Amino acid sequence: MTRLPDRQSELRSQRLLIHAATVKDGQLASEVLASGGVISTVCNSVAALQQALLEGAGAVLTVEDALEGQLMDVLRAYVAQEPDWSDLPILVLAGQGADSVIMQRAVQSLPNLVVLERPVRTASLISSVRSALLARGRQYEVSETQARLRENEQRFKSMFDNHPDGAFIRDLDGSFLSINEAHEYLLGYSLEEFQAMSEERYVVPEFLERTRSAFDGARLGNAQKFHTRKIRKDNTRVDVEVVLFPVVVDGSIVGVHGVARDVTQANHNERRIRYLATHDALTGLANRTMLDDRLHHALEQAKRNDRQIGVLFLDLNRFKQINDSLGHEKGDQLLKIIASRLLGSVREADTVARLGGDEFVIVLEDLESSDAMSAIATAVIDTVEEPIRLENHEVSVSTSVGGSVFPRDAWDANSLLKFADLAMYRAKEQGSGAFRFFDKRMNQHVLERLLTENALRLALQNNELEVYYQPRVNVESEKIVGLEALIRWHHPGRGLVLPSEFIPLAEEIGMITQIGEWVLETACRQSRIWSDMGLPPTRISVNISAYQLSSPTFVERIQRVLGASGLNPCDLELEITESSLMKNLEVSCEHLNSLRSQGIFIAMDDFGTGYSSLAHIKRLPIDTLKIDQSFIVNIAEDHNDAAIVSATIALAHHLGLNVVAEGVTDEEQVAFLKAQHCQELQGYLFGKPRPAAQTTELLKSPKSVFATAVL
Ligand SMILES: Nc1nc2c(ncn2[C@@H]2O[C@@H]3COP(=O)(O)O[C@H]4[C@@H](O)[C@H](n5cnc6c(=O)[nH]c(N)nc65)O[C@@H]4COP(=O)(O)O[C@H]3[C@H]2O)c(=O)[nH]1
Repeated sequence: MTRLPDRQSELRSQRLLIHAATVKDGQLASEVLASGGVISTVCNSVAALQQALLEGAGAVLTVEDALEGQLMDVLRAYVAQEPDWSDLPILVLAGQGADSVIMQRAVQSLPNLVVLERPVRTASLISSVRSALLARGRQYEVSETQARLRENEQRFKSMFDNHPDGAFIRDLDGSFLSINEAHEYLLGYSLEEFQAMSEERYVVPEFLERTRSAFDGARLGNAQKFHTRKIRKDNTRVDVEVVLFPVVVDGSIVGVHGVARDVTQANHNERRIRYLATHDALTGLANRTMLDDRLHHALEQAKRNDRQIGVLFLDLNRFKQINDSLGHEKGDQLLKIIASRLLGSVREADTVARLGGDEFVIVLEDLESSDAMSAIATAVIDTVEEPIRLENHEVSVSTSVGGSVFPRDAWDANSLLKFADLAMYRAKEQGSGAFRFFDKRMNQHVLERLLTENALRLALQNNELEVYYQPRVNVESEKIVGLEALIRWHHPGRGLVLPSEFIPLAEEIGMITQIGEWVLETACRQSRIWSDMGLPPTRISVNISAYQLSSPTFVERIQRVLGASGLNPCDLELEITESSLMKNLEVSCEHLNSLRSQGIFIAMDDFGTGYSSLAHIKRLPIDTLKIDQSFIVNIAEDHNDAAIVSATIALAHHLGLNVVAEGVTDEEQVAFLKAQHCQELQGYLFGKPRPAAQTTELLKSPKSVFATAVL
């Protein structure tokens, strides 16, 4: 690159260097020239001149007759050193030697050599020196401008060539004048190929018009930035962001400069992000965000066009078990299959969304009628229930579906979803495979539940709970041998509330452990009071829910309560339902075995209503089997029930278990059960559940409960 003269050398370029054969000649020449305003430096030796030249000179004046030897070498070497230095004016103030051969040779080898033959008039000398300095100054400016231009050109070229994006220059007709390497790489075409083809070849047709109008805009002086899609030489597509701006020379637009950046990956990433923000990553269905969006949009349209919208809410029954037993991978596979089946059972305009887990929502746009919605719900239930193959396993799941309709049920998206969800829960109560439309009473039900929930949270601290006791009698001795503790709630507004109305809720809201423990404490304390009163010994039975049973601290809690009451472990019986026991069989058995080993009795409650595997019974840690009242109620008329009861009693005896028949209400039942050698009976015939004080009276009474019952 050309070395640019700096400001210092620029100033020095105005300097005249004088070299003379004698100091006196030099001095004299300098003074003469100074009188004409020419600044000069006198060099008294060739070496001094050589040094001064390197520092920059506008011209050299030598006062020499003969320009030869060392001086000539120095001057020749100097002018040959840099292109710019070749035009250094050298003036020779010569005497007789002006016409000498030596001087002529010098003139030939130094093109800018001017010989002034003495005597020279002062004015003429000054004028010659000045014009030499002036010429040199002009020369200097020109070369400097050229150097700057060259540098700018190189800067531009360097930027153009090295730009990481594809850069190009086109003339006003659109012909390519230049492209950089990145552009060649971007589309695969060389400059010559570009010059030989039309835009249609390398711009995707849908983007042609936009590309052309952007070029026209830039040609008119307006910079453009736009996205387009181009066709590579290998026919693949590339998304590019193009910036176009006019090339302006001397105030006129002479072409268009462009930079094209590959944004294919960035576009792909953006699309992916947008997709993930609105779709469920596992199934590809709409996610909650998209569902909300679609539902809002559908509602707006339906309101404008006076149309109906249906919302179906569903989840999968048994999904959790499959997920737990076969693993998450298979669970995911199953969800994907269900998702595609759901998509297959609705129209394209409808939306199927997964809300997470196994919950799905379907929005049916332009719903014709409720009947149409029922038909779709039924189709959904059927398609979900079809067997599913997961590698080596064939599984089946079922679903319950709830539905709400705009405008009948609600006008906003949230309520429609909430109501469909609510309806789904009610459908579940009907069993799997059911569909229910939302109706307003469901809302009432939810409200009531909420009120009950709040009230239940306060019931314990407000002393609204009470334990009632129901006698259990021995068939042989006709005596009360046990009492079942049954909870009651004295609701401030609703009066006496039965456990079936609040125990499931207490389980749901996590209050059952607290309530269950309170019942256990109260019953144990009460039993101890009766025993201290000297009343006949009775075993107290307390119901234990599945949640209590599976708690890791269950055994400790029972021991703590028992210890605090001072009750003998063999005076306590815990009643567990079949289904509670089966929920977490391993842990439950472990807990019950531990309690049994300490003398506590275990009864299986409601036997016959759950899993009812008689074969199973022998492996369970129980002492007593309580036959559910639903079998007892028709025992006299229903041969089936009678057969089941006799078989159960026989088997229980065979296994050494005590048997209690629940819900005994009449003598016929007593006679039958007696004949089957059922040891214990419980039912309204012998006494309804009653408060502790009344139970005390019953225990004190010398009369047989049988006698009372028969009366
Ligand atoms: N129709 C009729 N019914 C009879 C007859 N004899 C007894 N019953 C009723 O049958 C239920 C027997 O209790 P369960 O099977 O353990 O069934 C209980 C038990 O599962 C649960 N429960 C009651 N108290 C508690 C408790 O403290 N904790 C837990 N976890 N559950 C409880 O609530 C269920 C219902 O309790 P209750 O309403 O007191 O209902 C009691 C009792 O009043 C009869 O001859 N005819």
